[in-house]
Order: sequence, then structure tokens, then C-alpha cells
Amino acid sequence: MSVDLPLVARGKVREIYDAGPDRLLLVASDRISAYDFVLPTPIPDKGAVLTRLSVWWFEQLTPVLSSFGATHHLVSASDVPADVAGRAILVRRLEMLPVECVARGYLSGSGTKEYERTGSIRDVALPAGLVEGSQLPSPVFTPSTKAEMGEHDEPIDFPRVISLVGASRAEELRELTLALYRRGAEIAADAGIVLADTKFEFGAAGDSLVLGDEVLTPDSSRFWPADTWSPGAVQPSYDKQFVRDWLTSSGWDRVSEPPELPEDVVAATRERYVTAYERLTGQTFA
Ligand SMILES: N#Cc1c(N)ncnc1-c1cnn(CCN2CCOCC2)c1
Repeated sequence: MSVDLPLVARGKVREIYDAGPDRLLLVASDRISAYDFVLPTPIPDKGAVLTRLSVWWFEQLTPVLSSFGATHHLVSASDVPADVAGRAILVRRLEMLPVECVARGYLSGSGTKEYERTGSIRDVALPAGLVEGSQLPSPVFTPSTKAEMGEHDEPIDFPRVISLVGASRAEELRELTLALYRRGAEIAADAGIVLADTKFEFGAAGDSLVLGDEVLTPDSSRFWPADTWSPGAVQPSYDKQFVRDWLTSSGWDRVSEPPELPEDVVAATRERYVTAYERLTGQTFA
């Protein structure tokens, strides 16, 4: 694969290229990460499935964005280089805001640790008795700062968001993030998927917010199968559980480079991505 454009940024599973003064090309690879490692074995069609899913979500979320006077950055999913057709989108170049806008509807990961320590998540006090996987009384905005490549994002509180983007925009980011999460969770629930949490990135165009990055994919969100949701333990990941279980069973030490995945795990994982797309969108991936 070659994209004859200057590389702007390379993440674990995606690249961003310079496509002109007001355009960027976002390319999703078939790479998969687990336990903070990029695995050596690609998942065929993962990049295409997640790109098509993002494009579909941009359309589904447009009414919510419009109600806030906001838009999204997607320009085209077809006007892209042939080598990356189907797994790349042409987007508007934005002034990205330095805040990772995370919405949590369920207690998980670092959220559980914060709750166990403080009885709350950021400035939101929570009822006693919640456990890993519990649904929160209402979704919570848990922003973080964007970390350098390979580092973990740093949790920040709302006053810090205000210091970064101003009070009015901070409030707008919180309310829009929660509104987008609620709509996404509603649609996901109809597809038998729990949207436990998700991360949005926004840019600014004049006074308006613009939704950027990828949206509501299994890479930017925690997707859990609704039919096995059972608070009290770490929930199985909708898309990565086969990979996680195999890596654990393989004896990998989670420090050295991870091993290649067996074909059956690759095939089962690809199927999970395709099934998630087809259930959410009602469209066949093929
Ligand atoms: N989207 C977008 C976008 C845009 N539409 N305009 C200008 N810049 C960007 C852009 C540049 N870097 N990123 C972060 C990308 N994330 C980093 C962490 O890892 C996940 C990806 C966003």
C-alpha cells in the first residue's frame, strides 16, 4: 500500500496524511492493538469495516450535531487514493482542540479505579455499591489530554478543560459529548451492543465545533455484547475478547513482543467486526 502524500501522523492503527491546504486523509489499517501492543498479525478488513462504520455514524449523528450548531469533518469516503479505497476518508483540516472528550455510561477500567478510590468519577458523585461493569445513573463526561504517541492520555477535571478552551466551549464540549454518546448508546442497544464508553475529538471552525477523528468504533469505544452483560467483573470485549483470551492462554508475558495470532482467532475477530457493522447499520459489509 502506498499513499503518495506527506505523512502527518501515525497512530497505533491509523495514519494521517496531508491532502492539501484544507484537507487531510485518514487511513485506517488492519492492525489491531491489545494490552497496549500493536500485534504482528493484521485482521483482514478491519480498517475497511471501522472506516465504513465511522462514515455511517457521522450520518446518524448529524441531527445531534446540528442541534448544537456543530458539524463533522467528513468530506468524502470515495475521493481517496485507490490503494486505500474503502479504508480511508478525506476530511476537513481543523484546529483540533486539546481535549479527548470521553463519555462513560458504565463503570470500567480507570473509571472503576477512580470510583473505588473516591466514590465518584471526576466531579460527579456516584451511589455506593457500584461495581466493574455497572451502568452509571447517567453518562459522565471524563475528559483527558491528548498524550504523545504511545503514552496514555492524562485524565483532567472540568476546570482544566475550561483553562484549555474557555468556559463556554468547555460546557459545549461536555453537553455535545454526552448527547452524542446517548444517541450512540441508543442505536447500539438496538443492535444488542452495550456502548460502555467512547472518545470523541473535536476541532473548531470559527465559533462552531466540528466532530473529528473516527467515531463510535470499537477502537475508540468499549463495545460489550448486551446478552452477556453482567456487572461484577471485567466485561468481555465485543471485538477483542478472542484476541485477549488467546494471548493470555499463549503464555505471552505481556512485556516482550506479542506472538502471531492463529488463523482461527484472526477469522473469528474479523467476523466480530463485520457482525458489529452489520448489526449496527443493518447493511451487509460485503
Ligand atoms: N481527525 C482529525 C483532524 C482534522 N480533521 N484536522 C486536523 N487534525 C486532525 C488530527 C490530527 N491528529 N489527530 C488526532 C488523531 N488521534 C490521535 C490519537 O490517536 C488517535 C487519533 C486529529
